[in-house]
Amino acid sequence: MTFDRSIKIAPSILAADFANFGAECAAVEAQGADWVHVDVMDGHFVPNITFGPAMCAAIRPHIKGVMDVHLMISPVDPYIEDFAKAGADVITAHVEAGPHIHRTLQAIRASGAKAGVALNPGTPAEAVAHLLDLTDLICVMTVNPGFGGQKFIDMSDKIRTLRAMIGDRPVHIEIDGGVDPKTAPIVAQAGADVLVAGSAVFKGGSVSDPAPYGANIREIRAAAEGVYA
Ligand SMILES: O=C(CO)[C@@H](O)[C@H](O)COP(=O)(O)O
Repeated sequence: MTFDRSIKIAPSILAADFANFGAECAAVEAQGADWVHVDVMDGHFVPNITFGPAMCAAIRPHIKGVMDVHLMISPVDPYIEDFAKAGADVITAHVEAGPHIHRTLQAIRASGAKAGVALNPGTPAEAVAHLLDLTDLICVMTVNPGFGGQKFIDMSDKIRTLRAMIGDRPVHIEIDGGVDPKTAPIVAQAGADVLVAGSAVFKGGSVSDPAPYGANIREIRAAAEGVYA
């Protein structure tokens, strides 16, 4: 996985057909998705339960590109190896999920995956200031994690602060929650390069009629690229 700062659209399969994940991943990729975003929730760190490493391993053969695994779980460390073995290219843990985020990020890199750190809306940018050389991606949550389809919370100031803190380091800024053609320009202008979008990508389409996925992805990308800082 090579680093570049172009806009990348990462559909969240939380909004896909749960009975058809493999085909949904292949369909969004064929329709222009850059990454596939997988939301792992434990009913403890967040008030919802989704899926685990076995599901990630099952969909891996259906994804040609980057499988981006967002762990909304606590604890994280006991499960890192399982998600790496399942084929995750990026594993992101929340800074709020445990007391030893340095150890977590080191363990993710040691597993062979890229290491991401996520920030809830209530957590300031400064919480990751000491982690910039240990991380490959900072995920700025623009909803409180747990569910798709929530209203976007504007985190532009945080994104700008992070972009300045990151400087020339090869660190992605990913935005997650409420991204659509209206909000994509807000986060892109502030300096985000990876845009996770669930409902806004999957709306109107299905594996038997995937063209709307492509139209939705193109619309979000065009809105973001038009203003990308
Ligand atoms: O991690 C999360 C929610 O916790 C997100 O990945 C959502 O799944 C994004 O969904 P939309 O807000 O785009 O519908």
